[in-house]
Amino acid sequence: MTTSNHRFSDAERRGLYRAIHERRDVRSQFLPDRIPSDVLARLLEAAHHAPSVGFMQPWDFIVIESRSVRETVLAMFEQENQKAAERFEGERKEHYRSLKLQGIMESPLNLCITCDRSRGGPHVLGRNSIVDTDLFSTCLAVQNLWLAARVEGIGVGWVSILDQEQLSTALNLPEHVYPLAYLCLGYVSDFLDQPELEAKGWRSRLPLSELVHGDQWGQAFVSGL
Ligand SMILES: Cc1cc2c(cc1C)N(C[C@H](O)[C@H](O)[C@H](O)COP(=O)(O)O)c1[nH]c(=O)[nH]c(=O)c1N2
Repeated sequence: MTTSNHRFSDAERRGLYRAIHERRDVRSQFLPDRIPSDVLARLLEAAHHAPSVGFMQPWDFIVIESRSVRETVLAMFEQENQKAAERFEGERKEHYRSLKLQGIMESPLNLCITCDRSRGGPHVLGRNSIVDTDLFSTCLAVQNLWLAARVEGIGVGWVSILDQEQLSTALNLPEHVYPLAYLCLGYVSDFLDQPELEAKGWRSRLPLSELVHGDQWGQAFVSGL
């Protein structure tokens, strides 16, 4: 086995944190420009280098350009979004209705990242006790792609206001394949400085200090944060 202990330069380190802090969920700022295939390949490579339980690599990437498939998914979104709005009352309901929560048609490319729950056979190392670790692994692939897209100037929007079974049918997925993330991708005019839901007063970022908890020994460390 070979190893490497190359350190990251200060600029590289800053670049990584910048990508993390400036990544955004994008719904509105998409430009129509096509994503070149070599750029898309880099994004998919980044996703494919995510960690996965037992090195299962349960993901597949369904690249969707077809307008008719996207129209079908948009119609499914509209239906689910109506139902979602009904869960709120009064002003909150109106506020919810005013939010734009997808960019399915405006983005030039849609991508469904799926999780093949049968990959690697019935016994995957690390997955015996917590079966959903294949889904967790696939989420990490999504995040890798999301960060890589940010440094390429490409916005990504995750659309989860969809019925999973309808989505599987629209994409002809077999039973054992779960449509984990339906994503809209495209170059953008700009990235917002803060989450759109925060900018629009829906919800704010919680203070980190309220979320970090120490055990008997960790308390002193936590209070220094
Ligand atoms: C699993 C999952 C599912 C969804 C999302 C995210 C994740 C992780 N987000 C995006 C979400 O609203 C967004 O990440 C937060 O508001 C924080 O904003 P930034 O991502 O930092 O811009 C999202 N956004 C949206 O407009 N429609 C949606 O259906 C969803 N669904």
